[in-house]
Amino acid sequence: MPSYKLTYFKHWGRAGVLRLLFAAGEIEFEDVRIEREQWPELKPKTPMGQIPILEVDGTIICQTKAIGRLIAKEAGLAGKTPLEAAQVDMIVDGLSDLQVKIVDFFIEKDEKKKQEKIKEFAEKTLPMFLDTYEKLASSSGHFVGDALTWADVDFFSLMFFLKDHLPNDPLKGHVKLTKVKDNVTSNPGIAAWMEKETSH
Ligand SMILES: N[C@@H](CCC(=O)N[C@@H](CS)C(=O)NCC(=O)O)C(=O)O
Repeated sequence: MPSYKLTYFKHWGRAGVLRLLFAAGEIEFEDVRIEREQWPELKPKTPMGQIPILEVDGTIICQTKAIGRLIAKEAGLAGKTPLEAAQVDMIVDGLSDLQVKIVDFFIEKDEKKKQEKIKEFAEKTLPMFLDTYEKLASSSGHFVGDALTWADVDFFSLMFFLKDHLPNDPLKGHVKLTKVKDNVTSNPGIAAWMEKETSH
């Protein structure tokens, strides 16, 4: 197994899913969480001037989805066939579309505009998205096949991140999506990781 060093800020953000994927695969990694003040010095040393980055035996890669796909393959969570892998990518890429909208309200500096954007997101954008994803999930609570994949983990990670920024639990009333969440959080590696992450 290669040696892995993941670098990101201290919060959940984009790296939350990557840490979960390592945990699900019970793959050892160095979990480097930097302070904001350390970023200007690190930025020029990264491939695209952004984090997360993953160092794999000395080679640095960036882009969250590329990193996620690599860990998912190592963890056996990338889909069992090329078609399943494409179905996983479909879910994961759809989540990227939602992330763009989250970033839009997240980085808004004007407080009034920020609240308006959050309201629009919580009342319109997210419910429409969740209705679509509810249809895509199976009744066993998986997006692809009948086993856990990183599509499920990526979905859970984004919902976990969102719950701190929205007035209500986003998954309320979505039976299949709640099952996806339960399947993710009952994975032994993830359960142990979440316990550690949320205990402080
Ligand atoms: N498409 C990239 C976006 C990465 C990104 O925007 N990272 C932010 C942190 S969440 C960053 O590096 N910001 C600092 C900067 O751009 O200087 C990915 O998915 O990894």
